[in-house]
Amino acid sequence: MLPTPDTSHVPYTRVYEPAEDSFLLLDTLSSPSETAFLSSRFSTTAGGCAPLIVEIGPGSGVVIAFLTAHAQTILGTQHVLTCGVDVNRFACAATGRTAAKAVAETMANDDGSGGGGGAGWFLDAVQGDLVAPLRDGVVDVLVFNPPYVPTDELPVPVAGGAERGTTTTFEEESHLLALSYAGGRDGMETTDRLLAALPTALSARGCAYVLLCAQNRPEEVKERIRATGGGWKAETVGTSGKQAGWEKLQIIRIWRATHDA
Ligand SMILES: C[S@@+](CC[C@H](N)C(=O)[O-])C[C@H]1O[C@@H](n2cnc3c(N)ncnc32)[C@H](O)[C@@H]1O
Repeated sequence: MLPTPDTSHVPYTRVYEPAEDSFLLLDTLSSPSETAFLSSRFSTTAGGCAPLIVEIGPGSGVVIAFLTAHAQTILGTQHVLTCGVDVNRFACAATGRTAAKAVAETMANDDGSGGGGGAGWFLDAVQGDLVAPLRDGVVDVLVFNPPYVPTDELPVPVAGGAERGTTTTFEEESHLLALSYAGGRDGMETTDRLLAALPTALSARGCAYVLLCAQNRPEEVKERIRATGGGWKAETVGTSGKQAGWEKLQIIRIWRATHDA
């Protein structure tokens, strides 16, 4: 089992603490089926330039740090660039530190071949909304553990003002944490915006991993993606919390069939 990145420095009063959903992503992305899928698209033998991996909403950074530190094992190449985009500026700062620590740990375990132990290159985490800070068509692997809990209202990120400083009040911290879980109608308001942006954000060989909970109606979500045409596929590739025949959480992989071998 690959080591989980250390997040002991993360201020959990302001940033989402890794939980069952985060660990489901780590297990799924490092599973034999997904390492085989990713390596077939992105390993050095698969050709092409270094893949760009983007996590939307990295929170503590545990997932993107894991992907960066174990790039060789998961993607079949360490020539990988990674970054994150989060609405929460404290999450961006935490992610940078988590990634640096995880990469340093991998490099410390290098076998002396000078390959850095198989770690990729973490670029940065920037404050922003979904894929807005990115150029079109550049993302090779997109990962999103969204705010997925159904809620009456969707918290609105405050631009500037109170969300710019380094100190926070209790109300601001509650607001930052609400941004990490509150998903609005069916828990899908933010996820639906991301799904709509995927065809523009992903590269031709790009794929996305998105976490859904049972209340998000994952079967309908997958059908909707397949029905858009253009060769889009959507399959469940990881599950957890099996209760009475239905999965509480699942990871769906979304990709274009046109690039399948
Ligand atoms: C459920 S947490 C997941 C955190 C981390 N990826 C994990 O798995 O532990 C959701 C994250 O998405 C961020 N987020 C919410 N809405 C967003 C948006 N519109 N754009 C970017 N990030 C967003 C939150 O700030 C939070 O860090």
